[in-house]
Amino acid sequence: MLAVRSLNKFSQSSTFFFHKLIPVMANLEEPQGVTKPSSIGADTLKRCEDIGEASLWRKQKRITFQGDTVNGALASRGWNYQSLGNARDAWCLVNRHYSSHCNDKCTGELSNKFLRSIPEYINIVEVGPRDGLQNEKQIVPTSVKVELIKMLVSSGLPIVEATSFVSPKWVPQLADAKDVMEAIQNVEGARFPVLTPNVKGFEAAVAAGAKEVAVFAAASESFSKSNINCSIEESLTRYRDVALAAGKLSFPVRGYISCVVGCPMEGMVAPAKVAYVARELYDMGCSEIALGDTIGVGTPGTVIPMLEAVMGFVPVDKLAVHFHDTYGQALSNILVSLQMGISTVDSSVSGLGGCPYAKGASGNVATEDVVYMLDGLGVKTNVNLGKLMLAGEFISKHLGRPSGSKAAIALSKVTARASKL
Ligand SMILES: CC(C)(COP(=O)([O-])OP(=O)([O-])OC[C@H]1O[C@@H](n2cnc3c(N)ncnc32)[C@H](O)[C@@H]1OP(=O)([O-])[O-])[C@@H](O)C(=O)NCCC(=O)NCCSC(=O)C[C@@](C)(O)CC(=O)[O-]
Repeated sequence: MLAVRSLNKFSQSSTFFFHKLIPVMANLEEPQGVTKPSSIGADTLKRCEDIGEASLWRKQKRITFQGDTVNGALASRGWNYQSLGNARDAWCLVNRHYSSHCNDKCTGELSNKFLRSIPEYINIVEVGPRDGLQNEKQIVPTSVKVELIKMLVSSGLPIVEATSFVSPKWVPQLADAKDVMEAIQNVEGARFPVLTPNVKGFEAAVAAGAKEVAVFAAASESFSKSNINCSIEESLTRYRDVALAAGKLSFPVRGYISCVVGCPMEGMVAPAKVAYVARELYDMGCSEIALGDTIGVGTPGTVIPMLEAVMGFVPVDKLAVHFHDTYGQALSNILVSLQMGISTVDSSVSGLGGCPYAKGASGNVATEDVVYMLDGLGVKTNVNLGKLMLAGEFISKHLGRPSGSKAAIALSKVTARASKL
């Protein structure tokens, strides 16, 4: 979700807007000052092939869910969570013919060809408490946010973006940033980055106990003005100051780029514009660049060229992808990103979030769906799907609506039935 001033053009004509995008692609202008890398595609693809050469299937070992106190809570819901740490088993209990996992028959050359470049371990960055809750009409109480963060951490998520130190006039939903950070000071087992749009925000974040921050630029000029009230160049100047201040404390800075494939006002965004902003953020010292399809319009057809362009300037292991799922493309976009060697994926428990300025826009891809897919691919995440679903159920109940995760909905039905068998 984004705080966007006076921008509802997109919501008024979203269908028209996207139909218009396709022919525009061929005439995109690149921003000045970007040096186009030579043979970008070939280099990139070579680099990608070098990653994870070894067979994914030989290396993976399933992490089986161990019984613990969570089982009581799970059982009280009629869920058979003996199995939910492992999505395959849950599914197999009811349907004996299919599995989310690959079976022996698909470990041959063909699957290796398509899957061998997928990293063995994927770092999931949970953005629900920040990107999700910043978009909620009702302001979620601090205690609920804190409980949600604790549950997410206990599911094994290594990074939980906790909140934002932005203007409370812009984002009143996160006005309690200081209280949230203070309440999670003693929570161990995960990192808690926060968004900081300027040095003022950075200083407030540090005072509240943050140890890593994120700055957020855009690849679209109009969007930058709408979201943070300044041009792309002005934002980069602000972020250099933040990066400098963070560098003095040796704090990592993540650099987001919004609108990496489409902007609600400008339409299609040229890959070279994204590459330019990515290079600037990387050069100023950002340790990771997160590429955001803010309004969820990307498909592999637009995501692949964008990633190729960015990979010409930023090493693939410094990139993360951040997909919203408005058009139901997020998982396919994640899959192609993984195939290109990306090993950090943002997602939001229960698919929290959304953009009020893009009609029908939904939230980030649901973390449960990402974990289910990665489990199916045999990729490690260290996330326990059962515990994650509890966190999703907790926040969905609080918000008074069903989970936005298809996997969570399906698995809760399947395991409830299975437990009665
Ligand atoms: C950037 C600003 C601050 C500029 O806001 P501005 O109005 O241009 O700035 P200003 O410097 O004139 O300050 C205005 C007021 O805000 C205060 N202020 C100034 N800075 C801060 C701060 N850090 N914390 C608290 N207060 C602050 C400042 O002190 C002043 O207070 P006043 O004198 O009026 O009482 C504002 O536009 C803002 O806060 N925007 C937030 C936008 C936002 O949070 N958007 C959502 C996150 S981005 C996102 O979701 C995309 C992402 C990351 O998920 C990726 C994707 O999906 O694409």
